[in-house]
Amino acid sequence: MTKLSVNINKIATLRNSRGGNVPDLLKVAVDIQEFGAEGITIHPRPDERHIKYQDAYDLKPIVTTEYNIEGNPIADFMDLVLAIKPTQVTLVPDGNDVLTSNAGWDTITHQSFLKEVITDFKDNGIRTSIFIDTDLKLIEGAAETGADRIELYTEAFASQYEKGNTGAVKPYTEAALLAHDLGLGINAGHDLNLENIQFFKQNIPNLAEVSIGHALISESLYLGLQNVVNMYLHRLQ
Ligand SMILES: CC(=O)[C@@H](O)[C@H](O)COP(=O)(O)O
Ligand SMILES: NCC(=O)COP(=O)(O)O
Repeated sequence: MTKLSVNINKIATLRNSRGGNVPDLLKVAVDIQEFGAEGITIHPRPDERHIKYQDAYDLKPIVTTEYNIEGNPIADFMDLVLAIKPTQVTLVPDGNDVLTSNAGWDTITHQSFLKEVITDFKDNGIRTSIFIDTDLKLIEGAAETGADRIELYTEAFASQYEKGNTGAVKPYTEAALLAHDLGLGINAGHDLNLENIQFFKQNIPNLAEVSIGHALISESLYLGLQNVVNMYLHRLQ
């Protein structure tokens, strides 16, 4: 079964644009879970452009499904996650100035750092996931770090699929097969949407979770949030 974790960053983007509390991030998170989503994902960035660090604390008591916090493990992020103890932390090698996440980890160059950080989170009962590309050497490196899971960075698949190149899923299938053989759980995310999700799911064995935000929130503007969540759940069956 593949769980749907809805990334609510863009709800916070809309809320912040007027400085008040509309839309109410916490209410949206409650509703998304009531609509059937199996998780809530946030990505508090150092500039707090959308999710603020306080949001991460405020969400903890109301996320009754799986709570996934994504980010670069800088000191402030480490402190935040260790204080909140979400279900899962997803490590993303983002620079402070990126428009959005644009790369996976080099799990070979940064192996000792990742091992240290992952040990810290695991010692605190937090499931760990590493945002990663499909390079098989990097998948092997991820297994060496002691991470529980990988999150396949799906931007390359999504952009090629949109151009009709269905073969772009092949590296992801191969990466998932290797990851499973190495004992890694398999998550995926970034630019997944209603058009590509079913094909992706059908080609990724043992896909445990997808985290989807930008497209899902945008699609909801036309189709309604409850309807879109259920469309994703249906396509993930
Ligand atoms: C790691 C990942 O793919 C998501 O967290 C994505 O980066 C969302 O971040 P933004 O909503 O800031 O684009
Ligand atoms: N980890 C991916 C995520 O949380 C959402 O990415 P996107 O759907 O906003 O591109």
